[in-house]
Formats: sequence, structure tokens, C-alpha cells
Amino acid sequence: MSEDLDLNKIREKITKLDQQLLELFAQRRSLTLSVAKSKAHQIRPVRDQQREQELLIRLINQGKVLGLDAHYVTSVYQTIIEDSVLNQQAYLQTLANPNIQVPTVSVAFLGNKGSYSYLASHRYFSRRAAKINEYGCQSFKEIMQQVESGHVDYGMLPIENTSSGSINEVYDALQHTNLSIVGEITQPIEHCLLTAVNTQLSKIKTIYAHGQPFTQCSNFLDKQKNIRIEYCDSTADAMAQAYELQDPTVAVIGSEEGGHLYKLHALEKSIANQAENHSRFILVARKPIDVAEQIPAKTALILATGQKAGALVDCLIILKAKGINMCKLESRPIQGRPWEEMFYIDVEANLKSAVLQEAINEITSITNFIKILGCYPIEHISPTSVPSSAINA
Ligand SMILES: C=C(O[C@@H]1C=C(C(=O)O)C=C[C@H]1O)C(=O)O
Repeated sequence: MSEDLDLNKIREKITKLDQQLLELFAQRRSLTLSVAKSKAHQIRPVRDQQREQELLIRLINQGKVLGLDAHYVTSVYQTIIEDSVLNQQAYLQTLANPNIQVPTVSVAFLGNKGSYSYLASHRYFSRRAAKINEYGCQSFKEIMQQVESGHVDYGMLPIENTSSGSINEVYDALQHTNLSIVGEITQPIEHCLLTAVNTQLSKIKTIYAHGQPFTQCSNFLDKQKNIRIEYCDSTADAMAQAYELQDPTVAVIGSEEGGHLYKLHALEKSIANQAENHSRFILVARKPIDVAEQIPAKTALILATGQKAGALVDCLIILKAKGINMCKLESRPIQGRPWEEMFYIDVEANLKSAVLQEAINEITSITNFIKILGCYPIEHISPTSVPSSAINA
């Protein structure tokens, strides 16, 4: 056989190229860290979308000469730039908070190895070069107690999901805690039907899962006939059960990545109602953090206005007048005060900024209660778009 068609030889070449690509990615990453150091010095914002756009247009054109599709080049580089910006943000945060640089952190999350909260915790801290001591919990309340008592440094809590909405239990718990929100991470939720042994969908009689995945996969589940549903405290518990049972009639709903930790494989993939299914998690700690000026920040607060006509609108008008963007508004009942509501507001502003301080002072003067839940770096990096003329030229 000619060497050009020898599969093993071709794959060896691909393996070598991939190694070189990884080395180049690592070199690029370390250069962007030098950029972050320079920006820290000059107090310039981390993100420079004009530079990103110029870079993307140049790469699209260079890619075309090499026969690479413009969409492919754009999507690869948007991923690289997202990593670069998040890495620079993480670095600047260590400079802004020198007192909390520790090589090992302990994190409480829902469930055990393999739960979505476990995956979110690992993803969040992988960028912060910290080793994790994991502390799996059975409830959101337990997670908060573990952080409040000082038993662990951080708690990772899911707060909202793109298909099932806000997680009320977590919102309610935030009313009664002194913990601060110090970070966020959005985790793609890719629900699969996982089994411990080789089997077929028609043989499944029982599905184990946490309540949230059940809600998020209701369309798929409605189509399955004669299946018993067993609710579990967490996705990880469901996976552990399936692993123990080794039963061809049993399946669980969870991520493929988490399932690997329990030697489970995917019988069906992408079973969620919405193809784009993401959960946003918040990270809580006993002390608030500072957010570096060069990083886009979000501040979360809760307030109670009492029963006056237009009282909430008056608060929002203050934010509008100061040009502060509100990115989330949620209301929850106040325990023991029927029909009164607590409003949860996320704004895109740094708590240290004069403009937000002024807004908070004005809002405080017209509300019954206000509490700052925390200020933290915005982790969502919206991709820089390129003009369609560059793509289609
Ligand atoms: C590296 C930089 O920081 C950010 C990341 C970029 C990148 O990874 O290429 C480009 C522009 C900035 O948004 C930079 O400013 O050059």
C-alpha cells in the first residue's frame, strides 16, 4: 500500500500536528497573560473588541488562501479568544484580591462526582490554578451551612436554567444568608439517557434523575411509555444507583462527561426540550471580593419596597438615569408577610464605581430593605461578530 493511504501513518502525522497545535495554543495563552500584565499596569480594559474584530477579519482572509472556511476560522478563534479573555480576567482578579490566593480550595456542591455542580466547580477552578477539595452535599441548605460554618471555602449553587428558569430554593436561601456571591459560571447542560450496561430504549422500565433534569427533558419523557420515574437528590446519586444496579432496564438522566466517572454510557443524547440548555451557577463565600476595574462586573442586590404604587419603577428609574444596565429582575415572596415581594436585581456595574454607589444610596432612601449579595466578574464573554462582507467576500 502506498504510504499516502496507510491509515496508521496518516494518523501518526495528525497526532504530531495536534501536539504542535497544542504547543502553539499554550504559547498564545502565555502571550495573552503578558498582555494582561501590561493592561494591569496601564489600567486598560481586558476586552478590546476592535482588536478582536481586526484579528478575525485578517485570519478569515488568511484562512481563505489556505482553503479554510470562514465560519470554521471564526468559530475556532472565538473559542480561543474566549479562553484568552477569561484567563486574563482570572489573572487580574488574583492581583485585585492578593489575600485570597491559596493553592487549594474546598468547595461544597450538590451531589457527588459527576453532578452538573461538580462539573461547574471543576471548570470554574481549573482556570484559577487551584486544587479542589470536593465536598458533596445533599441540599442547597447544607451547601450554605458548610460555607457559613467555615468548613469549606466556597459553595457552588445553580441559580437559573435556560429551559426551567430560576431556581427558587436558591433565591430564597440568599435572603437569609450573610454569604457573598463572588463568581459565576455558565455550564452547558447536555442531558443524555445513560445506562450501566448495553441495552435498548425499548427495554428501559425505570429512569432515575434529579427533579430539574426531569422538567428539562419532559418532551422526551412524555414519549416513553410505561416508564417509572424515580426522583433522586442529585444527578450523581442517580448515576451511582444505576452503576450499582447494572440493570438493562434502568437508565439515568445526566451528562455524558459525568456518566464516564460511573462507567455509564449514553443510550440517547441531547434529550432536553431545548437544544441550547445552560445553567448559570453562582459561587458563594464568607467574604466579598474586589473586582478589578479592567473587568466587566456584575452586582447582585435584593430589595423590598413595600406596597406603594410604582415603588419598584422608582428604583429602576434611578438605575436608568445613571445608565446602569439591569440584566436580571426576579421577585420572590417574603416569608411571613403575605403578598409582599423581595426583588432580586443584577446590574452590570462594579460595586466600587461611584455611579453604582450613588444609585444604591438613592435607592436605599426609597426602600424598606436593601442588601448587597455580591459583586463579581461577568464570566459570559459574548463573541465578537465579524461583518458578513468579511465572511462572504
Ligand atoms: C490579548 C488581548 O486581550 C483580549 C484578547 C484578545 C486575543 O486573545 O487575541 C484580543 C483582544 C482582547 O479582547 C489583547 O488585547 O491583545
